[in-house]
Amino acid sequence: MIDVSKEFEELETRIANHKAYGKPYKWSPRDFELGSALGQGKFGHVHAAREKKTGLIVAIKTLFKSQIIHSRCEQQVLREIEIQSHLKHPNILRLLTWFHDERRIYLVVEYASGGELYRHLTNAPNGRFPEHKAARYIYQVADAVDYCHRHHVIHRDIKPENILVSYKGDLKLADFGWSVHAPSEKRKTMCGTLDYLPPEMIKRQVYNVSVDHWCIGVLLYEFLVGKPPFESDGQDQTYAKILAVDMKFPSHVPDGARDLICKLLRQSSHERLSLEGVKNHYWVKQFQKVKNDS
Ligand SMILES: Nc1ncnc2c1ncn2[C@@H]1O[C@H](COP(=O)(O)OP(=O)(O)OP(=O)(O)O)[C@@H](O)[C@H]1O
Repeated sequence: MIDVSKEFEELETRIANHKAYGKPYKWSPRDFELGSALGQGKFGHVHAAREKKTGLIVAIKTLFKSQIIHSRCEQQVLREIEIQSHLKHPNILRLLTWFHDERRIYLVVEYASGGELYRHLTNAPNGRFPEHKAARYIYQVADAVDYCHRHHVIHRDIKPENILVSYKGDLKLADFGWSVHAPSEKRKTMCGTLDYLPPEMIKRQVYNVSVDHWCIGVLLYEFLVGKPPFESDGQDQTYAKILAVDMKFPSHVPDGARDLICKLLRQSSHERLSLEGVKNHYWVKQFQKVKNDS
């Protein structure tokens, strides 16, 4: 039997002493009425819940300490909590608070009633978004990631599965499990999803914030085509395509979107369009006044 309490003591002290948390929390599961299950996470489950005093509907992600320790993911979970607690942006899923008991950690997060963006994409006609929706979504992702970068955070795992949708139809960037604080140093860890891996990560070279710019290019392609640009039958083929930036556009992809994707999917990371450039790109801008539900 693993002694979970000791290993977590240090992590908990570090989180609790973090200036982001001001005073110690008194929250407990008793403060919430648990509602329906929303999904299954790596280390536990996610439920809708209602905070009893305010009536606020939230999502509670329960993580089992034993599972985290068993997978040796203590640092990853700690980092996810620490990073997400600092990020306050309309298109980033807010971590409202957290608490723990002997066996579990509870993350109280903003409720995104629209669920996963991935499901929206697969349910969309032909499995792809219309232009105006793709443009509005990519603006929101670029704005959220720009905010992260300004706060020295690289997300490193941007993909439709890690983006949720609010009741208003706005995107909420989630899952900071792979994200890192990136002060000025460059990094070398290989992570992220195969289809979204940028060339420098495959080559195991040092990389920087522009890995996220690459992923936004892949994401926009997937929004408009219904599958990522370098998808292949095997891993080696996918790698080869990524390294050669070998992609083809179906005829329905508009010129403006092609231009934007090509400016993001550049081999050389320093040539990739800035996120300000994404938000101000003429193809994105022309759709900015289109309503959420259209
Ligand atoms: N705030 C939320 N609002 C609504 N649904 C949510 C929320 N958070 C999570 N979910 C649902 O629960 C599922 C699992 O949550 P989440 O992805 O955060 O877990 P995870 O441990 O990061 O799992 P994985 O890394 O395998 O995706 C999500 O796919 C989503 O459907």
